[in-house]
Amino acid sequence: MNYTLNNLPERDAKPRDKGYTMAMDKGLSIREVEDLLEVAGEYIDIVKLGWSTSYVVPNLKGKLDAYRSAGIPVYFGGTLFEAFIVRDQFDDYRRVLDKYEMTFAEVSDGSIELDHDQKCEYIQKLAEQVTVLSEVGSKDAEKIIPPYKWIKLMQEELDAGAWKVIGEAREGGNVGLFRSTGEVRSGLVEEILTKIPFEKIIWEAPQKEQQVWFIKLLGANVNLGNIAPSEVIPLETIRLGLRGDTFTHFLNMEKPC
Ligand SMILES: O=C(O)[C@H](CS(=O)(=O)O)OP(=O)(O)O
Repeated sequence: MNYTLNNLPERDAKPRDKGYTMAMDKGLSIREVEDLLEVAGEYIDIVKLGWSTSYVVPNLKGKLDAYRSAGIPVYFGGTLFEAFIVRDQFDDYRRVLDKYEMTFAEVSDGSIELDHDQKCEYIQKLAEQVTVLSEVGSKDAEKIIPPYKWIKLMQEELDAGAWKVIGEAREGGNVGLFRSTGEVRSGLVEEILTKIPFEKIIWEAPQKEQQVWFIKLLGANVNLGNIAPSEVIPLETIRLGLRGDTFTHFLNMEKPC
């Protein structure tokens, strides 16, 4: 930090187990990655190469090396896992993870129908190879999953070996955890939290209002994902109560008139 400010909310330091900022890279160039790391590397815990962009981007290895040199782990989007599964290429997917020396992988079923026992089996198998993040929720806005089922799915995936579970929202933040308007399904989130420890969940929350909502509910050390690279520093200030949105929340006082 550049100077001292007293009475900031407690913020766990990296490497941390909660308070994760998962940034989504959807095709940055290596030069852009280097610039991002220079300004915001300190605040990024993990990077997702969104959906199947890793199939298309040039010099994937160089990009992974850039993140690794900053000590930031990277994983491929869940859609890529699904693209392999739907083509019956699970072993090929495992080989890709090996080839690129991936240490994390996402298992999701947001775009495909996958029997849940089968999904848990994939989690179990991949957990022997890498640290698994599993994602719960559909990318289909019409598919509303009731809270009890979110809890059941999340718990079973953690039991199968997922390190953390991700709550689906997509890049837009308008499905899964959120209504099509971007409004949080607050009842759903609160019900999930009655059963699943908050540090085990990464909430995809790409919109500022969504990040603010989670930070007000769960504090500075809530795990948030699908953060656009340009929003990593703004998010850190919101976590610290240094932007208007959470300023009084953390000071526990009214705004001076
Ligand atoms: O579901 C996600 O968070 C992302 C981004 S989007 O849904 O394609 O907008 O997909 P993922 O495959 O998990 O990276």
